[in-house]
Amino acid sequence: MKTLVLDAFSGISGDMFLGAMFDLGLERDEFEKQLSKLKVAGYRITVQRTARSSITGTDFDVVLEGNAPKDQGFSEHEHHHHGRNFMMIRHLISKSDLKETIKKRSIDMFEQIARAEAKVHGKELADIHFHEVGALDSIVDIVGAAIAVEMLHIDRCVINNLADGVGTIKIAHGIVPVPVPAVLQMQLNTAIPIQKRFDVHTELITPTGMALVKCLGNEFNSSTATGVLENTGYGFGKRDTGSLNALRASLYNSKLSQQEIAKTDDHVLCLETNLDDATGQQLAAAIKGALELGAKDAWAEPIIMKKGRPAYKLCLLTATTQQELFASFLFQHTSAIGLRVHPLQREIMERKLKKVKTPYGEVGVKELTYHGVKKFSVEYDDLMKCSQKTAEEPEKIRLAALQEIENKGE
Ligand SMILES: O=C([S-])c1cc(C(=O)S)c[n+]([C@@H]2O[C@H](COP(=O)(O)O)[C@@H](O)[C@H]2O)c1
Ligand code: NI
Repeated sequence: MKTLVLDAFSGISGDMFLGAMFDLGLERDEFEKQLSKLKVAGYRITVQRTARSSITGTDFDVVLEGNAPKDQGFSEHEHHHHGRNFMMIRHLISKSDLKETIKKRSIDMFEQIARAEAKVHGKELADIHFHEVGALDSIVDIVGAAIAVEMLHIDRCVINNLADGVGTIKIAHGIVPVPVPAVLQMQLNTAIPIQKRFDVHTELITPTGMALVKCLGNEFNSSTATGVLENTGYGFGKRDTGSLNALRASLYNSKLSQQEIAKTDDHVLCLETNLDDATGQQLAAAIKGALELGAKDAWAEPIIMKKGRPAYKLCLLTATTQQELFASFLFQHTSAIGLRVHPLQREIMERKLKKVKTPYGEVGVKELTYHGVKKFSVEYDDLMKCSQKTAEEPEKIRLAALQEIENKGE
């Protein structure tokens, strides 16, 4: 499972988010190919690696053809009815060839902004229009963000230190307070924490940035992201804030962490709950879901409960920092209304991963060591793949891999 952690100490905008995603390694050609599925013209994107305050990061921008001004955003005024309203944009996205998950996420974000603008300006949703140019910029930022989340395989997003400036700024409406009205409107009825940066007298969170926060953020000010930190990146903002104006993004992979283990004593939690009304299908789905979320192990044990009911005890092994994450998971995905938490100490073998070439193909091998004990375990899935390709018995391929390791004297 991949968790994106956003350090939003200098706020967030559409450009900052996409800059950070490109800095994390988002592949530009594929991104543009996906974006072209919308079939809208009149823009190009720029993606530039650059340095600010001696920190390298990425500047992302949408350049509109014909030098049209970009700062117009939504309009509530009648004379802007030549622009696109939310329904038109929803239609544009729905009829495209983009993946359903990208379409849904993009439309959710547009709806957040449109509803907030409608409320702020006291208008109906249908009367909130984008100027032609503002629409293009927002479409690229918002649909682009949804494409980036999909392309980077992000499953979960933690947002830390979300901050906005103070004071007032001048926008198309005139002088407005920071957070700008649409941002504050989107915060309404949520527990999303926004810190005030009293040292910054301008806007740090734009309406597009806040829509991203609402639609992507699963947790706030949380240290539950675990796993291998695969990459970090910085997306720069356009405003001069007097300090580093960047959104930092970090990508954690919890699957990888279970493969390589470099110590033999380990503290974990066991979360368990007794279920007398779960079907085999529901239990299997809960076990699969917990493993995908990054549980170290998950299983079910048959038990006899009170009133002589045959039932199952569902058990999850998790990192000690993940009690709340997996408790929420169990309450959401099973009928459990309570669970037990046991701190456990484990003895585990150190694991190192290797790739070994055999006459039947390459297989992954775990080298396992523990205080002078050493053994090897060949990845079963790799054995099956090689077996299918060569019609050789998996056991013969396993022995060939072990022989190869012995030949190399490892
Ligand atoms: O154009 C409109 S209606 C508009 C409304 C608001 C409100 O908060 S209401 C804010 N803005 C400003 O436009 C720029 C662009 O924002 P994006 O989210 O499109 O990047 C930004 O400065 C907003 O504060 C415009
Ligand atoms: Ni507005």
